[in-house]
Amino acid sequence: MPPMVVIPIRSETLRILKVQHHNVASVICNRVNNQKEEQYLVKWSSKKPTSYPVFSWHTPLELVNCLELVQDYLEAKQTHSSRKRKSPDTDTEIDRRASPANRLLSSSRASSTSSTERSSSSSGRTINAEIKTYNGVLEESKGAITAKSVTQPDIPRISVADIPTLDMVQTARSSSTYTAENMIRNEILQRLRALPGAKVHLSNVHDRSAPSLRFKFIAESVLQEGVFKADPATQIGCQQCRPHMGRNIGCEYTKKCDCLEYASVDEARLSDEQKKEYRTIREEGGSTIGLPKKFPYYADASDRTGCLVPFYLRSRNPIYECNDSCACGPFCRNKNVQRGRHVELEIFKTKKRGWGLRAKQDLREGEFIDTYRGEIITDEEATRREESGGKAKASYLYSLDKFAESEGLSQEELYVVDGEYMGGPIKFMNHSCEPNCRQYTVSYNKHDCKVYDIALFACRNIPAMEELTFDYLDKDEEEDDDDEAVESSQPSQESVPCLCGAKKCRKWLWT
Ligand SMILES: C[S@@+](CC[C@H](N)C(=O)[O-])C[C@H]1O[C@@H](n2cnc3c(N)ncnc32)[C@H](O)[C@@H]1O
Repeated sequence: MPPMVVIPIRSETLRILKVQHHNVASVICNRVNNQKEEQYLVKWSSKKPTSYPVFSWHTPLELVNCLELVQDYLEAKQTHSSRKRKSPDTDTEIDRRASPANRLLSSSRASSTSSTERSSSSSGRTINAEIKTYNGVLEESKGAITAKSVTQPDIPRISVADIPTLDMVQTARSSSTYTAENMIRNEILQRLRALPGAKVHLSNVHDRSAPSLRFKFIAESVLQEGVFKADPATQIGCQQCRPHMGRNIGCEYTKKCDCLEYASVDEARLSDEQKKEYRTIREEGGSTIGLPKKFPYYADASDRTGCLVPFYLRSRNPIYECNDSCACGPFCRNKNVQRGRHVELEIFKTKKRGWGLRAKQDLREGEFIDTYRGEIITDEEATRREESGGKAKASYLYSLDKFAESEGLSQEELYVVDGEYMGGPIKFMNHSCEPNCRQYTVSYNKHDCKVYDIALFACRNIPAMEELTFDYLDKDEEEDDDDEAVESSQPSQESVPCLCGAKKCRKWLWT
C-alpha cells in the first residue's frame, strides 16, 4: 500500500504563499476546516511517473495561481451532482471534457478506508474537516509552495488509491465553495475590465458559476503554427483619397481605389458603357478598377451612420475596408470593423444553453457588434482538434473558406478560427435558427484570401438585453431557402439538439 505521510499544517507560513500551477495535477476534493476556511485537496504533479503522488489541502488564496483547476473541479462536481438529481432543468450546454476530478467523483468507492480516515469519519464531519493531512513535506521556495515526498515508517498511512475517500466525497458535497467561486468570478471580472472598447458585463442569476478561466480574451486573432498572413507589402491602399475632401468620409472615390478592386460594384451607378464593360468582366474575368463600388456603411445618415447598408446586410458579399496603406486617414468611414467594438455587452448565463451574449443598449439594424476571434489554425490541426473534441467542438471552429471557390483553394489549404480557448465576447454568442445577428466577411487586404475577419452585425433592430444570436450554419444566399434539407437530415448520436426555441427551428445544431 502506498504510504501517506501526515505532517502538521504550517498555516501561518503557508497561507501567504501560493501553489504554482505547474505543481498541480488536479483538485480532488473540498472541505471547510475548523477555522471555517474552505480548503481544496490538491494532487501534485510529478515530473516522473510515481506511485506516491503528493496530496495536500490548501485554501483558495493559496491556489490563486491555479484557480482554473479549482474551477474544473467545481464544474465536474456540479455536473456530477445535477446528473445524480436527474433534474429536468439540467443544462445540456457543453459536452465538457471529463476532468480527473469528475472521474473520481463519479467512481463509486466504498473501498477500504485507512485507519486515519476511519477514525475521523466515525467522529463526524467537523472532526473530519480538521484533519490536516499531507503525504509530503511542503516547503517554501522562492515565494511558492513546493512539495517533497517522504517515506517515514512511523507515519500513519492511507492508500493513495482511496483518495478521495467516501468520507471526503460526502464532506465535499455539503461544504461551502463560496470563497473559491467568488475568486473565480472576480478573476473573470478583472479580465473583462481589461478588455479594450466598451464595457463587457457578467450576469448569472441561475448559479454561482463563471465562464471558464481557461478562456483567454484576446484583442486580435493569434496565428498558430503553419498559418501565414499575406505579406504586408501586398496590402495596397487608396492613394487619391484624403481625410477631408468631398463628402468628408475618407475613402470617397471608391471607383478609383486600388484597395477596393474586389469590392462589390454599384450597378445602379454604372453608365451604359460601364454596364457593358462589367458584363464582359463577369464573363471573362478582369479588374473592376474604375467602376463605382458600393460603400459598405452609411456615411452620413444621422440615425444609421456607421451601420451596414442593406445591399451588404442582405447579401453575402465580402466587405472590403480601407487599410493602413490607404491615404484616406484614420477617420475614414470605410474603417469600421477594424476600429473594434463600441457596443456595451453582457455575458449572461442562459437557462439551458450555457453562457449567452446580449447588448446593454439598443442596437440598430446593420450595427457592428464585434469580430469572432480566436486561434487561426490549419485545416489539418482543426481536424485533429475536432476529432479529439467531438461534435461540440464544431461550434467553436469557423472555417475561413469565403474565397475557397473563387480562388480555387482546396480544403487542406484553408485556415480555421478556433474560438474555444482564445477569443472575444462573441465566443459566448449562441446559435438560433432565426437569429438577430449575422456574420460577414471583412477584408483589409484584397490579396489575402485566407486570413480575414468574421464580423457580427445586427441584422435587425435589437432592443437592449435581448439575447444576440447568429446562425452557426453560415449559409450563402442560394442555400438560404434550403432549410428543409437541413431539417430532414438524420441526426447522429453526436448531434447536438438545438434549443433556440425559434418557430422555424431546424432541431439540431449539426447532424
Ligand atoms: C460558441 S459556444 C456558445 C457559448 C456557449 N453557450 C458557452 O457557454 O460557452 C457554442 C455552444 O453553445 C451551445 N449552444 C449554442 N447555441 C445553442 C442552441 N441553439 N441550442 C443548444 N445549445 C446551444 C452548444 O453547447 C454549443 O456547442
